[in-house]
Amino acid sequence: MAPDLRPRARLSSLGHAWRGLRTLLRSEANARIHLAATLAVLIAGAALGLNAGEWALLVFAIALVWVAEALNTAIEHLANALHPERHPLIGQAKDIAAAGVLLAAISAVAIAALVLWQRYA
Ligand SMILES: Nc1ncnc2c1ncn2[C@@H]1O[C@H](COP(=O)(O)OP(=O)(O)OP(=O)(O)O)[C@@H](O)[C@H]1O
Repeated sequence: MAPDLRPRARLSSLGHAWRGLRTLLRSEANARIHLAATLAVLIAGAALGLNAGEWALLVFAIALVWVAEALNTAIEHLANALHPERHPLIGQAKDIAAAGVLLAAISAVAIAALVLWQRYA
């Protein structure tokens, strides 16, 4: 089937993404922690007067965590809907998805610490 390129279809697709973001923030405690960390880093960056390259690094680090959390939550919801009973492979899939969030968060903390500290010091 040909992709629907009409502006109304593209706008409705954006609406789905926005609804997903709201669901993520409403239902996931981790997403609220990411939101608090994101705001703290943005405020610190603004206070320290970062340059464009430094902002690009921070935006990349922040996006990495949000993307990992969104995919982790999507995998959890899919697994719960498709296979509500316990299964070792579902457990492993969820653990691996959670590991993705952890790796993204560790990288983001390292990037934020390096960028903010070298500007502050
Ligand atoms: N259906 C299942 N079968 C086997 N193990 C499961 C199953 N569901 C959850 N688990 C185990 O419990 C852990 C937590 O799963 P849950 O779906 O409660 O995610 P969560 O508490 O929202 O985790 P996260 O903090 O990573 O988002 C999983 O990482 C997995 O080890």
